[in-house]
Amino acid sequence: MSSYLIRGARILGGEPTDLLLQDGVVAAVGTDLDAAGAEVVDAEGLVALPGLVDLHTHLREPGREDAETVDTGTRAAALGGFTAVHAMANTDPVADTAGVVEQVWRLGREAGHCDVFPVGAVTVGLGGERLAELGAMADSAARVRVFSDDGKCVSDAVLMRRALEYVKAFDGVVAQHAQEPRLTEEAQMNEGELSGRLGLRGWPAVAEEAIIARDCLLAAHVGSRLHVCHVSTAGSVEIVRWAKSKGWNVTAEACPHHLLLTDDLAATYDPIYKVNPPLRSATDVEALRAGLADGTIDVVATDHAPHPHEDKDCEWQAAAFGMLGLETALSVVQQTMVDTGLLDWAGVAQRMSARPAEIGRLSDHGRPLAVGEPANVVLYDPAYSRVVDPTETASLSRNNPYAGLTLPGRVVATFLRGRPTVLDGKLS
Ligand SMILES: NC(=O)N[C@@H](CC(=O)O)C(=O)O
Ligand SMILES: [Zn+2]
Ligand SMILES: [Zn+2]
Repeated sequence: MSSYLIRGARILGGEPTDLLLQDGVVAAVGTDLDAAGAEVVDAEGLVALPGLVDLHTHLREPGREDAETVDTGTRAAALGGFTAVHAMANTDPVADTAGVVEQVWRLGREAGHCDVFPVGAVTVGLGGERLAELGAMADSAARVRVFSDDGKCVSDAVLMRRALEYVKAFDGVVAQHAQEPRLTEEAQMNEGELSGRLGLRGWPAVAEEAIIARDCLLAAHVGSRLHVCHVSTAGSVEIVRWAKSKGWNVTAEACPHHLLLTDDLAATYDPIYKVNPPLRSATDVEALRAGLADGTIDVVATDHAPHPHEDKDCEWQAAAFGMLGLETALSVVQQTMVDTGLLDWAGVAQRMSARPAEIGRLSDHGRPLAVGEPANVVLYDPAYSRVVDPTETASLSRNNPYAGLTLPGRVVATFLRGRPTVLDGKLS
């Protein structure tokens, strides 16, 4: 196995430093390291971060291999600087058994671009009626620790309570898609003055906030871990802040699109902007950024949700919810959080690598770039600037909401256990 000497990288945005990656680990960190047969990677001006970890990715396999496969989705992940992704359970068949999660986990290993950690469904078939075999998924080769019916809300309070109680046995976490179903029947976009004007059924903030508040109370009541998926409103940030102030074991994520885009884009009636939860107001965006900066929101998760063109190139009401996110996440975070002065690169590493790895209970990811640690590294050029071209992607889908926008930064290289999955901005 070849070794790599990364020359002059700014670890977490600090002073230029060399990193020697050998035998899957960081073998040395310092200045003027001896290359001694290693391949040299010139990283002048590049920021080095620990490999990114996504808590929320849709890989679509099994069942919707026309939208994405484990192979193509993890290629996109590597290009985005990720070394680990959690694959959501809303596949067909649903990942609600040890057999399916092991299949997804094995496909990830075979593809080799990025580690894949399957999320297990909370209920059988995402049906919201019976608990799935959580223990068997936890004990399987896939070692599932994150459970979610994402795409659907576990709206039954008794089932949610039981799931929270059950996962305690193996230190698992329930990741909730917080959407009160009765308040969001046929909902199409953020509820507000604009939804009325556009004639699109509104998705009110309270439908998200009411479930988050209930689940925080349930998690506290049974002493378990709750993770809140794709927080999208200012009120949700307030509720999570309150739960944390009580010392409850609640974590939360925000998605890049909710940090940048607003609901007025729905006025185009272009379904590229249709997502669940919906794009919200500028006030919500500001509250999410502030919550991410002060740690109320623990992590950025992509909610990468590929859809083939026939599910997106149709009228708004008929279109699928969801947007791509893996290849643009770091750039959107740079634009919204770093270039605005809200976070430094150490803060980004915390929210896109260390914290998500902790929440997923991954031991070999999200580690600092220090001697002896696994050599999972991303090299990123923050000075780069590009116009987003939706055809330039490893994903099988093209539902990129940033198409045509200028975004900063570029992933130059990604290393997974010392092996480059991306070099010179290309898959290797
Ligand atoms: N976010 C979305 O709009 N869609 C997701 C489901 C989900 O994350 O709820 C999908 O699977 O397409
Ligand atoms: Zn969801
Ligand atoms: Zn999702």
